[in-house]
Amino acid sequence: MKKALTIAGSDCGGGAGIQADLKTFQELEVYGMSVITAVTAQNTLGVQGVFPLGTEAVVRQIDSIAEDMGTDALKTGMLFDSAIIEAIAEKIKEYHWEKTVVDPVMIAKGGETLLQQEAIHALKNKLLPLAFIVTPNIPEAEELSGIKIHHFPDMKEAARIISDSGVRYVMIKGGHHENSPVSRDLLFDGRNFYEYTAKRFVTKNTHGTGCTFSSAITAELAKGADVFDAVATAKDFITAAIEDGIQIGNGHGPTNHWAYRKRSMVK
Ligand SMILES: Nc1ncnc2c1ncn2[C@@H]1O[C@H](COP(=O)(O)OP(=O)(O)OP(=O)(O)O)[C@@H](O)[C@H]1O
Ligand SMILES: Cc1ncc(CO)c(N)n1
Repeated sequence: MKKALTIAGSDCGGGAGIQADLKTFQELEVYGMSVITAVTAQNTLGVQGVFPLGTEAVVRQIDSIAEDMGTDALKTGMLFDSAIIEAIAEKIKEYHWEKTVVDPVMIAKGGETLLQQEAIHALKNKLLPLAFIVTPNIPEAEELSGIKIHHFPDMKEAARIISDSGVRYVMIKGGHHENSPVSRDLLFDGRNFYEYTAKRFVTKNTHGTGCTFSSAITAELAKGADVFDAVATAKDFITAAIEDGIQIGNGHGPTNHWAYRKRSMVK
């Protein structure tokens, strides 16, 4: 069985972070492993507390996995600060991990900080050069590129700039374009652009969409898919999960990780 690792924050509410990643790995039939960078107290209404674990805890978890089990692909999510990012970058180099998906989580939907401002430099300069693919949403792409994204052509310009950091593929997610009838994502391979478009659903149950999408890419890469097939499957997975989103809690409910497999069983 192929293995996938997530290095991210815990969401006790189960919709985002480590919990979303492990659910996605399971649904896509890879063995899931996790390295926790921070524990968050969180629910569908927002983030009530952030408790980082510190670099030693992160490094020791990575070593435990690498020295025994290894992994076929990995993703990073919430990393909290530059010390944690630098420690992870060193480990990715030490273990020659090539299939690294970086989801550059910065701010939660409710506006709470999940990455310190001081860490953005390390993210760009230490982690992105080691990454296979980076998956920013529009505000994250603005932060990483330094330009404002108003329209689709701006996404292309931002992707070009982010690509200069050395990452192989840049995938900018269009989920934050709320007035559009479609959710249109853009992949850039350093030369050409590829669009992944699906119906946009009007729903408030979108907690953890980014985590779920990037962990689906990771699972597919672990199984040996190329980047284009991995992104296409991840897009189908997240679209189904949003369409069947779950009304749990009083705020932004989670997506439904079971929706994709349920549909393929019905077919
Ligand atoms: N309402 C929606 N309907 C359909 N697809 C959506 C919707 N919202 C987001 N998506 C898709 O979900 C995926 C994740 O995108 P999004 O921009 O929401 O990520 P994110 O902002 O990083 O998520 P998070 O809030 O979890 O950090 C993308 O493929 C995007 O196009
Ligand atoms: C732990 C964690 N990671 C990522 C996100 C972004 O959705 C979140 N809300 N919480």
